[in-house]
Amino acid sequence: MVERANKPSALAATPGLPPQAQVNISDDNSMVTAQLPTGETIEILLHGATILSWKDAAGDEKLWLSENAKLDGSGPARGGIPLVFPVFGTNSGHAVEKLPQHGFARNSRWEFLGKSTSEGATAGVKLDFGLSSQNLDEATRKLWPYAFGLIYSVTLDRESLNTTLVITNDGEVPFEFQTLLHTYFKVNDIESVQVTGLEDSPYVDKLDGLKVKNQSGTVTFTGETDRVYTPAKGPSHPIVISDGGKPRFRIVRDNLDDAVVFNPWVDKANSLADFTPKDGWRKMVCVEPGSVSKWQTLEKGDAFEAAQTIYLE
Ligand SMILES: O=P(O)(O)OC[C@H]1O[C@@H](O)[C@H](O)[C@@H](O)[C@@H]1O
Repeated sequence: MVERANKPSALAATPGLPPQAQVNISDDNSMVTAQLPTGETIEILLHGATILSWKDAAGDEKLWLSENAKLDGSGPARGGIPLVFPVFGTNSGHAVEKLPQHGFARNSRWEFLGKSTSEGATAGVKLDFGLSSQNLDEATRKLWPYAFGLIYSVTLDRESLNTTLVITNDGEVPFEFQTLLHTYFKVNDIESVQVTGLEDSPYVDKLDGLKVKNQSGTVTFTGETDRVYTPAKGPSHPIVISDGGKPRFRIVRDNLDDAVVFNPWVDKANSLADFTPKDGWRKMVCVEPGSVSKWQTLEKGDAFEAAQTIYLE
């Protein structure tokens, strides 16, 4: 056998693949999970494309999820990041009026469309999910008979989570919609939470006859809170959630003019059957980027794209 002078030193020396995120689909096909090489994880329920969990490399959970959240497709999950489309709340006298509260997107089975990963020290993962009018059951299609497509992309990296929604009008007639990313943040103690970035901004107080009020300083919590803010400084100005005096989350919006701030406090939490433990309101705050104070109109063939990025502080 002839020895080659410059044969490749050995296959064993072939550089291995750079570390990449691991993505798994649960055996029952209900959940997609991903883990970065650095340890951060995310879990997404295909029912609603609801992000249920987001943990940093130390395993510290960032999202609040009710202990008895419905995870079997029998209803929307209470907690995590449910996706609101095509109506926020309910709206009588509008084409969405027959739809359930917060629309059908959070209560429909989405398809997992695939993943893309970036490699190396800043390795991240993007997971894509889809829902279209064709995936809806007959009964829901009748309640809102428009042809639409939704692509929801969830990108996890070491320091942030981005959720981007692209909505297309695939039909022949225009439709109007509202949308919102109903993020439940996990906090240590709601009574020591402060939300900044909403100063000098108008808000609609859903607990006071929809009166329009003005936020003078930082938002703090001393009771049930349910407000639709339209932050004066626009979407790119961050909203920061601090807990016990320390900044925890910085939220930047893209093409989402509003931000709902919600905490159910004692009585409302008691009235919600899927909210446990009953004092769980102490451990959560919802800050929900959305486009809800106005209707967005989507003409035939048009697309609307919007996103939130949540940075860990
Ligand atoms: O109980 P649901 O349908 O998940 O809604 C929870 C809350 O969601 C918030 O976004 C609304 O502003 C509240 O009015 C509502 O109570």
